[in-house]
Amino acid sequence: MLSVVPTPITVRVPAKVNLHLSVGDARPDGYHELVTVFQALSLTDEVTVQTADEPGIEVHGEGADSVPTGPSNLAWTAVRLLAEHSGRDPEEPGVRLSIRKGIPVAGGMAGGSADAAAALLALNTLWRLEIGRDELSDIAAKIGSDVPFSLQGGTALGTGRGERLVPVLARHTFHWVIALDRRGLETPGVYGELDRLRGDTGPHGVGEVEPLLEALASGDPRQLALLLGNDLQSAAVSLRPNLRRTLRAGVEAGALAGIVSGSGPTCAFLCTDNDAAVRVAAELSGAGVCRTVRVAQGPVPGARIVSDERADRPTPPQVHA
Ligand SMILES: C[C@@](CO)(OP(=O)(O)O)[C@H](O)COP(=O)(O)OP(=O)(O)OC[C@H]1O[C@@H](n2ccc(N)nc2=O)[C@H](O)[C@@H]1O
Ligand SMILES: Nc1ncnc2c1ncn2[C@@H]1O[C@H](COP(=O)(O)OP(=O)(O)O)[C@@H](O)[C@H]1O
Repeated sequence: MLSVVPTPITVRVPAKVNLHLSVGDARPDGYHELVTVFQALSLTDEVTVQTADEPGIEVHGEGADSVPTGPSNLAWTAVRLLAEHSGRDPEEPGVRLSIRKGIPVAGGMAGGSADAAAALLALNTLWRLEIGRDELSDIAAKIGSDVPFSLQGGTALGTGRGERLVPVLARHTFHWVIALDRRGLETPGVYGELDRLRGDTGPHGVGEVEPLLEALASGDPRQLALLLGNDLQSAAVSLRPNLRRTLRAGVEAGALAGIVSGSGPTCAFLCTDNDAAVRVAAELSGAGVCRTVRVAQGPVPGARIVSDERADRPTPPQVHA
């Protein structure tokens, strides 16, 4: 009898920026209680899954050298969890993954989480599991706090450790310039630095989220710019003091506001429109304060199946500093 090998499945998945990140106390499980607003941006990774006798992962694109290809790759955690969930042998899942990175590695833009979300969605299709979005999101949360948002995309309010999501209305498209630093920062270290900086004084930070939600609904980037806030920014800047210069340079170049993305070190600058973003990107890259600059828009959809063809993929706009 002839056995049919399923067609490879490719999923495109976005980066995120936290427009608001309010960090509460550390919980007994080591995680911090968050109130955050995520926005998915048009910097994307692509993950292709295919049936194979030899399991494994290959990683291509910028920063690929610093991404693990073994079991510590978050996309592989997704493979193992979904195999277990569907009664397969997690040690012999019979799949190969190919990851094409467009999201900066260890940049505070949830690149690893994005690949895990993409792997979940792709395998759900490859293995014909027909698991619904809600159940897939529960599995995603077991991999990491940011993984459910990578599945969902758009703009969303996150609570708990960031995994409990409610979609948020964001009118119009916002235009961003993304400044990548020369080296990444590890998330646990940045949370640890925030705890250290806070000492005994406890949480006090970016405040209430409601005004930002109103600005998103109004679609006015000037209003939104005034309300961007990230409690992890002081910790990221403390670990990487050069970020202060990057943040200043973006605003001097004409951005409405700049913010460290999540745990950093990537900085995200909100601009009035696309033309302004292109001008800010060019000026910022000339200022020599970062490794690379990109232009991005948000919100964009979460993980979605594109096709099995990789040809003719547009490259994201890039300006090298
Ligand atoms: C800071 C944020 C903001 O969105 O993103 P990144 O900047 O990493 O992209 C997230 O909270 C990162 O989420 P994620 O990267 O999925 O973290 P996880 O794998 O769940 O946790 C990694 C580690 O980060 C710390 N952590 C994470 C989430 C949270 N609410 N409190 C924490 O203290 C813990 O030390 C934990 O062990
Ligand atoms: N698929 C993946 N892509 C990128 N990094 C990954 C991946 N899987 C595991 N990692 C590890 O996770 C760390 C954090 O990477 P990433 O998710 O890109 O950043 P962040 O947590 O700052 O958003 C990296 O240092 C890398 O070693």
